[in-house]
This record gives sequence, C-alpha cells and structure tokens, in this order.
Amino acid sequence: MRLIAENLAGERGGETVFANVEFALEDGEALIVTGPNGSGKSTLLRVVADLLPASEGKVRFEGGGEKWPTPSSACHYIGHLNAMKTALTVNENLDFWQRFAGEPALAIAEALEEVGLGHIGHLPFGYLSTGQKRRAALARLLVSRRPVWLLDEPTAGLDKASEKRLAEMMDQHLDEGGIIVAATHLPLGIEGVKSLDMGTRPHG
Ligand SMILES: Nc1ncnc2c1ncn2[C@@H]1O[C@H](COP(=O)(O)OP(=O)(O)OP(=O)(O)O)[C@@H](O)[C@H]1O
Repeated sequence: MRLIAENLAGERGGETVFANVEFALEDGEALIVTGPNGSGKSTLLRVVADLLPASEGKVRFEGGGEKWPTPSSACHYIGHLNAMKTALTVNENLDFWQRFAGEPALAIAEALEEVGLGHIGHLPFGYLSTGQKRRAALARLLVSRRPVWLLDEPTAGLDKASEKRLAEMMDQHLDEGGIIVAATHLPLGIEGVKSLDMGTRPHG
C-alpha cells in the first residue's frame, strides 16, 4: 500500500498555510512532521485525513482495494482533541469507534489493557486524567485495523511509560506493514523514519 501526497497545499481562514508538500510512504514507513507552532502540522494531517479540503494537489491511497479505497477510509485520525464523549464510559466510546471504523481488531478490554487502562473501561471518559484520556483515545488504534495512522501530537499528556508503550505500538504497526504520519514536537522513539519540517517550508 502507498500513501501519496502530490503538490499538496492547505489553507485556513483563506490564508495558505503550506504548499508544495510531497511525500510517498510505503508499507512499514513513517513520516514525522515537525515545525513551530502554527506552521501547519495539524492542518496537513487534517487535509490528509480529508477533514479539510486540499487547496491544491491531492492525497492518494494505493493498494487498499475495496476495503480502503481512499485515504480517509484507510486512516485512523487522532487529533489534538481526543474525540471521545465525556458522558459516555470509556467502553462505550471505544465501542462507537470500533463500529465506526470497522475491521475489528483487539477486543475493547484487550486494547485498554494494552494502554494500561484495563481497570477503568466502566468510567465516564470525563472522569479520566489528561494522560488517561490520551491513552484511551490511542486505544482506538487497536480496536480496529486501519493501515494508516495519522497522529497529531500523540504523546501530549503522556507519562514516560506511556510514551514508551506508544512507541512500541507504532513499531508493531510498522512491522505489520502499517503507515504512520505523526506531527510532534518531541522525538517519538521510533527508528528509521522519514521527516518533514514544516518550519523550513516556504508558505504558498
Ligand atoms: N479555523 C481556523 N481559521 C483560521 N485560521 C486557522 C484555523 N485553524 C488554524 N488556523 C491557523 O492556521 C495556521 C496553522 O495552524 P496549525 O494548527 O495547522 O499549526 P500547527 O503547526 O499544528 O501548530 P501547533 O504546533 O501549535 O499545534 C495557524 O496560523 C493557525 O492560526
């Protein structure tokens, strides 16, 4: 499978935030997107996820067959916000996401064990600490199989042990032929990745 960005440009509020972004990622490859605040990392991820339209160029996903014909159908997008309902329990939230994303992988209880939250699936999401909320959101990656992970500051709020666990999850995903695009200010602890510095890019 291949995730390809061609001559991609994105805008917010009518202003071009980035332009001429090009990358091609194959099975098992990761792209780490860095750059200062406001340089367009989140905008790029949202364009790749098809949550925002590209103002120029396009994103393609090849080799996903009928199951994953487009980048948006092939990706898990974990944004800054965790996209979980505070009044629903962690289990209910993950059940929603598993039905939404399809291709069930780990059972919800197993995914929560994997992120060290085995004991709190019954709690409303809103009761969780900041780091626990992030870990519960990251469990979405494990409850459904999707080949592309788009992660916006995935370590925000995580303690050291959870950062290490996330690095292991990402390594495993890459070993299984997955693709990752992650925006981050901190090293993510995964080796052999490609990089894209939005801070050194000319704006459109
Ligand atoms: N809804 C919006 N309307 C107008 N401008 C926006 C909107 N959302 C973001 N922007 C602007 O777009 C630019 C890029 O923002 P973006 O969130 O993509 O940057 P970022 O590199 O992810 O930043 P950070 O490191 O702070 O997360 C910023 O100048 C921001 O103010």
